Amino acid sequence: MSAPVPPVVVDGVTHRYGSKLALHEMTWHAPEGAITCVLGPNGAGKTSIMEMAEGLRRPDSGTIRVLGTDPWGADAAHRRRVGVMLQDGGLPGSVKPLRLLEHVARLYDSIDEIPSLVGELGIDEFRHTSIRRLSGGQRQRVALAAALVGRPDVVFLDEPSAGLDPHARLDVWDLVRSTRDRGCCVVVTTHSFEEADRLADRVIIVAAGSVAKEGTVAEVGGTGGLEDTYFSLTRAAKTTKKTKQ
Ligand SMILES: Nc1ncnc2c1ncn2[C@@H]1O[C@H](COP(=O)(O)OP(=O)(O)OP(=O)(O)O)[C@@H](O)[C@H]1O
Repeated sequence: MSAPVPPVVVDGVTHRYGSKLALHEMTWHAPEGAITCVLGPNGAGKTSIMEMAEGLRRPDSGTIRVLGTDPWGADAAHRRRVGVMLQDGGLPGSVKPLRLLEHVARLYDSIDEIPSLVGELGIDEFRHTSIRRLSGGQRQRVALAAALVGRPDVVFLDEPSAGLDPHARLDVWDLVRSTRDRGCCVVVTTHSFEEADRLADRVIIVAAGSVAKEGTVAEVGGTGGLEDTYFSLTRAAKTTKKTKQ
């Protein structure tokens, strides 16, 4: 029997912004029921590839398949199966968190999920404060809840715990794990080794628009650990890039 096709497959993706080569034949995949953490320095291409997998941007060449579909121009039925948490949240400032989440939940016919999401992420205490008056970390939690409404099959989370206090980070990690445990394919970008270490079933280190190394935390970290591997791979990529320029 052949292995199942992973829900997210990125194959040979190249992309330029003008003369800037942002992604160079990037290839990776993210399996079902697993957390895949994408690590890489600023400008490595993480947001670009996530936006392409979310259908917000089209690669110059190469293919991306999410749940077997090209996300660019995918229909509403596909989009309902994919949850997205953007880096800046993209939330409407004048709306109150509970109102927003109930609105999103009605689109998915899943209003029953809201009490547990609100409880697990500690949104209860600020549910009636307008989003523009929330702290960055509180907004982050609302954005995560919005991404998880509707129990998507795939979720893309861009730095989900950045700026959160230690308690909130644990809550977010618990929720991300329970999302994985119900079979969801979770893709997380992060700059935190601790986050990757604690969450990841698979790690992908990207550097200068390509995959430098991928595998389990143990495979990628080897004997020196994740942090050492990251620094040696990303330093090497920076040196190569400087030499090319
Ligand atoms: N809209 C754009 N126009 C021009 N260049 C862009 C654009 N978006 C990204 N880039 C460039 O493409 C490269 C990859 O950027 P990208 O945002 O994907 O990196 P990243 O790994 O997400 O970085 P960060 O960790 O800072 O979020 C960078 O050199 C960036 O300057």
